Formats: sequence, structure tokens, C-alpha cells
Amino acid sequence: MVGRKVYVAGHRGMVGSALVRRLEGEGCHVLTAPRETDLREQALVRQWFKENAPDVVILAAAKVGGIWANDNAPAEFLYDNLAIEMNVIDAARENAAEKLLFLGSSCIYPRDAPQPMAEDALLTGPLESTNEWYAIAKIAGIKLCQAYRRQYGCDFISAMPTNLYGPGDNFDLATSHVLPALIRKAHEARIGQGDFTVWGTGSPLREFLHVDDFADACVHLLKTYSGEVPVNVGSGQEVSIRELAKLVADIVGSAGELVFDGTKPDGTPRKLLDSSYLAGLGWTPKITLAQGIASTYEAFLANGAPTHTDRK
Ligand SMILES: NC(=O)C1=CN([C@@H]2O[C@H](COP(=O)(O)OP(=O)(O)OC[C@H]3O[C@@H](n4cnc5c(N)ncnc54)[C@H](OP(=O)(O)O)[C@@H]3O)[C@@H](O)[C@H]2O)C=CC1
Ligand SMILES: C[C@H]1O[C@H](OP(=O)(O)OP(=O)(O)OC[C@H]2O[C@@H](n3cnc4c(=O)[nH]c(N)nc43)[C@H](O)[C@@H]2O)[C@@H](O)[C@@H](O)C1=O
Repeated sequence: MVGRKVYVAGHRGMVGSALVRRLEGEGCHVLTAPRETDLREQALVRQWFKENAPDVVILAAAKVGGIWANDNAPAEFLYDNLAIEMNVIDAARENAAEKLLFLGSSCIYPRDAPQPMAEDALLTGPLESTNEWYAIAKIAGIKLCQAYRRQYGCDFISAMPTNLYGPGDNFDLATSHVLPALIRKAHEARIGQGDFTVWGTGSPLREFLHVDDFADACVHLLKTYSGEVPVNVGSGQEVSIRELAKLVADIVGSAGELVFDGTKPDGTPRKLLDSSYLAGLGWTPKITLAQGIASTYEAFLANGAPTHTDRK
């Protein structure tokens, strides 16, 4: 990475900002684009690449959201993600980027894939209905990287992150993932501004990885991996949503009862990644779930915790 121009697309997002922090010590020159360079617009993307000519591209820009957002904005999750991927991946090829890292997601494996899910489970069965639009777009991005490797010899790789969380997460209750939502709800319950409501039955199982660990894994993959197979990046730390809510309540100091909202979907019953391939490449995570939740809650408070009146 030393001396390379590394473009982090989506640098204001949770993953993008963690990557910018992680790349500080790598001796590379980090490039970012202003938000006005809408990555859905091919002409703007081509122009930006022509002017900046990155050596390495990390594609962390995407339309992202939790289960409710995915289920309720299928067109945006499909269209925006397809457009961003096509434009950035092709511009990287056009400008002869040495390497590109694309990000898939554990939620794009089949809903009922055998657990833990190995990389070869992709495209072996039907998708989870709440996020099939996003999943189709992400699968297309992975396929585009594979096709560009085969036809044009581009060293474009993909990673499959599990559910991520950490500083810079989205705490909006309608569009967020579960962990930031639970942190915010536990905090509001603690200060007497709301119930600690948990969507669904609490029985689904999820695996969580801190975003700083994920950014470190991305840099490790860029340095050590070249191949078609999208590499799973998980923590092995799996909990039920009920256990997670209790852990968050303990860390935040919220003593109230959990209320379960059965009108909200559970989604996939379980999605634990088999991350043994990545372990074989010499990478393992460092941050435990309890440590990560505590530091994320600190960051939430430091950024001025929103109150229930800010809910969208
Ligand atoms: N968070 C998670 O649990 C997981 C994330 N991932 C993947 O990791 C990547 C990063 O996710 P995360 O950091 O959590 O998401 P964020 O929403 O925090 O970040 C995404 C970034 O992309 C930007 N972006 C979206 N659309 C455009 C566009 N049209 N043009 C330019 N920029 C755009 C967003 O800008 P703005 O906010 O201004 O729209 C935002 O800064 C994504 O590829 C996601 O699919 C995969 C698995 C799990
Ligand atoms: C990372 C992954 O994220 C998405 O998949 P998901 O894991 O199902 O997403 P989630 O974090 O929103 O929910 C996890 C579980 O938690 C429960 N849950 C409880 N209470 C709240 C709650 O308050 N908010 C949310 N969002 N969920 C809650 C919720 O009902 C579900 O059972 C994909 O769409 C896809 O986009 C993707 O890539």
C-alpha cells in the first residue's frame, strides 16, 4: 500500500470512515470524492476516475439499511447498488486500477444455507425475502468482479462482511440495523424517554463484527488475497436478538422490561459465517462484542445522543 493512491468510496459512512482511520498508518495516499460525485451517475464517476487515477479502490459506498429499510425501499436498494457497482467497477478497469475490493454481505447467502455458511453456499438456494433486492444487487457486484478478472485480468476481489457495527453507525430507528437501534432505545429507556422495544420475536441469531476489525480485515485482504471467491469476514460471535438486547441493556444501564413487537419481521433465522478461509490467510478479529458495544455507546453519547423527538 505504501505510496499508492487508495480511493475509499463512501468515506463518510461507517465502514468508509473506519477504512480511512485504518489506512492512516499504511503510508498510502487516501483519496475521497465529494458527495456531489453521485456514484449512480456514470459520467461523474468516469470524470472523477480520469482526474484522480487511483491505484487501489475500496468500494464502501452503497445504499445500506436494516431489515425495515430493505423491505420498504426495494427499488432503491436494487437500483442504487447496481448503478454504483457498475460505474465504479468499470471506471476502475478503464483507468487500470491495480486492485479493487468490493463488499458483499452475509445476508446475500441463501436464507436456509447450512450453518456456518462457507463461501461456496452462494447461489445455492432462495434468498431471504426482506432483503432480496439488495442481495441481487450485491451478487451482481461480486459477479462483475469475477467477470472482470476472467475477461480483462483485473485483480478485483470481494469480501463478505457479517453484520457490522461501531462508531459512525446509523442510529435512525426506521432505517438502522439492530445494534445501533438497540443502543439508542436502551439509552432512551434509561433516561425515561421511551420503551425498550425489540422488533420480532427475539429468537433470530446474528453474528456481529466491530467495524474497526472489519477495516483491518479489508487491508489484510488487499495485501494477501487475489482470487475470484468472495472471502467471508466474521467474528464467530453469535447471539440471539433477545440476548443482544439484554447485553445492550446491561452496558447502557437500562433496567426496564424488554417489549417485543411481533408486527416487525424476524428476517433470516440465522446467518453465521464460516470465516476459516480468512483465518487461514492469517487474520482474526480482536474486539469482543461487549467491548465493542461499550465503545459504540460512548461514541453515541460523545456525538450528542439523539432523543426520541429526533426520530424520523
Ligand atoms: N453495516 C453493515 O452491517 C454491513 C455493511 N456492508 C457493506 O459495507 C459497505 C458500507 O456500509 P456502511 O458503512 O455500513 O453503510 P453507510 O450507509 O454508513 O455508508 C455508505 C456510504 O455510501 C454513500 N453513498 C450511498 N449512495 C451513494 C451515492 N449514490 N453516491 C455516493 N455515495 C453514496 C453514503 O452517503 P450518504 O449517507 O450521503 O448517502 C454513505 O457515506 C456497503 O457496501 C454495505 O453493503 C455489508 C454487510 C454488513
Ligand atoms: C447486515 C444486514 O442487515 C439486514 O439484515 P438483518 O440482519 O435482518 O438486519 P437488522 O440488523 O435490521 O435486524 C436483525 C434482527 O434484529 C431484529 N431487531 C430487533 N429490534 C430491532 C430494531 O429496533 N431495529 C432493527 N433494524 N432490527 C431489530 C430484526 O427484526 C432482525 O430479526 C439486511 O436487510 C441486509 O441489509 C444486511 O446486509
